[in-house]
Amino acid sequence: MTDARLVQRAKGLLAVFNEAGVLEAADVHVAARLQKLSGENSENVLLAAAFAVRAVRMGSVCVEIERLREVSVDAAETDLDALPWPQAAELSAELRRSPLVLGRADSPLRPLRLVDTDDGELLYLDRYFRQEQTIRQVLDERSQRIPAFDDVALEAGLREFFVDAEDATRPSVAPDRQRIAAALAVAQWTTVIAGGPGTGKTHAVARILALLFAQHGPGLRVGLAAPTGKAAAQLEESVNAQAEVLGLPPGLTAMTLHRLLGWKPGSASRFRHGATNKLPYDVIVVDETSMVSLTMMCRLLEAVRPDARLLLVGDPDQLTSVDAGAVLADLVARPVAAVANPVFDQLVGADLAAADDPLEAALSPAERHRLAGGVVRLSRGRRFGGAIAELAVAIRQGREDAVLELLHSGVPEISFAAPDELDGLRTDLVDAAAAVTTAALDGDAIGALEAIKAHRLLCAHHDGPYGVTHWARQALDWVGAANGRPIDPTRWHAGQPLLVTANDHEARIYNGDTGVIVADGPDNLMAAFQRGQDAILLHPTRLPAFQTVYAMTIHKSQGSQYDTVSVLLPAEASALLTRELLYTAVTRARSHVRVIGTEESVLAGVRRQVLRASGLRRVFTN
Ligand SMILES: Nc1ncnc2c1ncn2[C@@H]1O[C@H](COP(=O)(O)OP(=O)(O)OP(=O)(O)O)[C@@H](O)[C@H]1O
Repeated sequence: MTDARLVQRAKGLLAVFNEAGVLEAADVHVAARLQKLSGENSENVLLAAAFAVRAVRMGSVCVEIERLREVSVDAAETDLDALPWPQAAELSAELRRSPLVLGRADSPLRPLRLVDTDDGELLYLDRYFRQEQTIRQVLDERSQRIPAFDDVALEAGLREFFVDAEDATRPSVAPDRQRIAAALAVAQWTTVIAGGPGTGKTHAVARILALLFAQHGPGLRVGLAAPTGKAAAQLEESVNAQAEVLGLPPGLTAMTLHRLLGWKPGSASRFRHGATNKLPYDVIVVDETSMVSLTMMCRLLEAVRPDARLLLVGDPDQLTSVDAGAVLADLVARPVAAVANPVFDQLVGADLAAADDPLEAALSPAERHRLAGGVVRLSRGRRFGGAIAELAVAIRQGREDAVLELLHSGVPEISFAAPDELDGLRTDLVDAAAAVTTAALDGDAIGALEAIKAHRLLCAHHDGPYGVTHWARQALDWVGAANGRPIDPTRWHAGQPLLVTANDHEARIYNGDTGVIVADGPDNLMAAFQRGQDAILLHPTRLPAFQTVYAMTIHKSQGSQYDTVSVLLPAEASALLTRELLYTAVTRARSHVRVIGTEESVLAGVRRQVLRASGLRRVFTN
C-alpha cells in the first residue's frame, strides 16, 4: 500500500492491519488517540475500535464482532487469511471490561458501545448508536398509533385513481400494489414505498397526495424533498406534470432534505428544524431515500411532527448513500412491530386476497406481514420491458446462472461483450455524439438534450484502466477520429456533454444534472439543461462546477436513465464491483444494456454484496 496510508508509529495489531491495507491511517490514528486518553492497552480492543471507525468510513453503522474479517478490500492486494484475527469470544470479553466501552459506569471516556442482538454482538461508535436509536424509537412510536381518516372518501378516491387501463369505469386488476401503497399512506403515519426504476413510485405518490388533499382540504401542507437537488427537481416536475389530472394545487415545490430541514452552515445545531422546532408540514415525501444517510434520516425523523404523514420512497437495491447507513434497505427488512390498521384490510381486501395475475404476482405472506409495518414494494415494471427488468431482478436475487443465461441469450435488449470487443461501444458512442452535435449546431437544445440520453458509458472507477478518466479520453478520441479532427477538451464546443457537480439554486442547476453545449446564433454558445418539456439555457461561464462527460461513474448515474447503457466492468478483484453496483448500472438502461467485461467479473459482482452493518434490522437483547 502507499506510504500516505501507512502510520509509521503504529504498533502491534494496528500496525499489522494497517500494513495489510485493511486499516487506513485515519482508523489507526483514532485508535491510538483513544489508547492515549484511556490507558486501554488491549491490542484486541484497540483493533476493534479502529474497525468501528473503519466501518463508518466504509458506509456501515457498526461492526459485527463475529464478522470482523468480512471486510471488503481489493482481494488482489490482501491475503485476509494470513492476518492474526482476534477470536470473537475473547474480543467480546475484553470489550466488556474495557474503559472505552459504554456500560461501565466508572469510565469517563466511553466512545464505543457494545450491543447484544438476536444475531450476534455489534460494536458502535456511540454517536451512531444514538442516531440509530432515535430512528428506531421515532418509527416505533409512530407505528403504534393510527391516524384518523375518512374511509368512505378514501375508498372513493382509490376507485377514482386506480382504474383499469382499458376501461376506466372499472378498478385496476388486483393485486395492484400502487393501490395498496396509497391506502397504506392514508391509513398509517409512516409508509415506505420501495421499488425499482419505472415501477410507478412517483405515479403512486402523486395519487397519494390527491387522496390526502381529499381528506384534509386545500390547506394541507406538503413538504416534498430528496437528498439531491437533481432528485428534488425531478420529483417536483413529475408531481406537477400530474397535478391537473389529479386536481392537485398547481406549483407544489420540492427541495433538498438539507433545505427542508433548514441547513445553517457553520452553526453547531446545523439545522433550523429538529426535535424542538418541528417541520410545519402535514405530509412529507422523501424521494430517492436510498441515498439518505443514517445521520440525515435521524435529523429528519427528529423534526417530523408525530401527526404528520411521512412517505419514504426509493429503490432499496441501488447503491446507498456515500455516508454511513443503508437506512431504506434496513427499513424494508427490519422486523415489524406495529399496530395494523383494521380498516386497511377492508380497503384493499381484493388486492390482498388476489391470486397471481399475469402482470403482477399475488402478495406473499412475508409481504402481507410487512404491510403492517407500513412497507410496500412495487414490483410491476411500468416503463421498460422484459429482459432488462428480468436481468435486474436476477442480479438483485443473486441468481448467477440466470444472470449469465440472460447475458448470453442474444435478446435485442441485452448484449455481453468481452473487454476487447469494443466495436459496438465505439459505434454507439460515435453515433450518439454525432446526433447530439448535429442538433447542438442547429441550436436545437431539446433535440440535443434528447440525443444525449441515447447512450451513456458507465464505469465503476474514476481512475485506472477501467476508470472514467481513461474512457472519457478514449471516447473523445473516437469522436474526434469520426469527425476527421481531434476535439480540444479545453474549449467549449457544440455537442459537448456536461455534468454539473455543484448546486446553483438560483439558476435551477443542480449537482448531477446533465446538459449540453448548443449553438445560440452564429457566434455564441450556451449550456442547455432540460426542465420538463423545456430547455433552460445559460451562458457557460455562469455554470457552477462541471465536468465534460463522455463517460460517467455508476454512482453519478443514479437517478438517470438512458436508452442504451454500456457498462464497463472492472476486474473481478475490485472491491467496488458489487451486486448493488451492477444492479444500479443495469437499471439505468431503458431499451438496451451492453455489459463489457468477463464472466468472472459479472459473477464477482453478483456475489459481492455491500455489507452495510447496522442494528436496525435486528432485535436488541441487552
Ligand atoms: N398505474 C399506472 N398506469 C399507467 N401508467 C403508469 C402507472 N404507473 C406508472 N405509470 C407510468 O410508468 C412510468 C414510470 O412511472 P414512475 O415515473 O412513477 O416510476 P418510478 O418508480 O417513480 O420511476 P423512477 O424510479 O425511475 O423515477 C411513467 O411514465 C408513469 O406515468
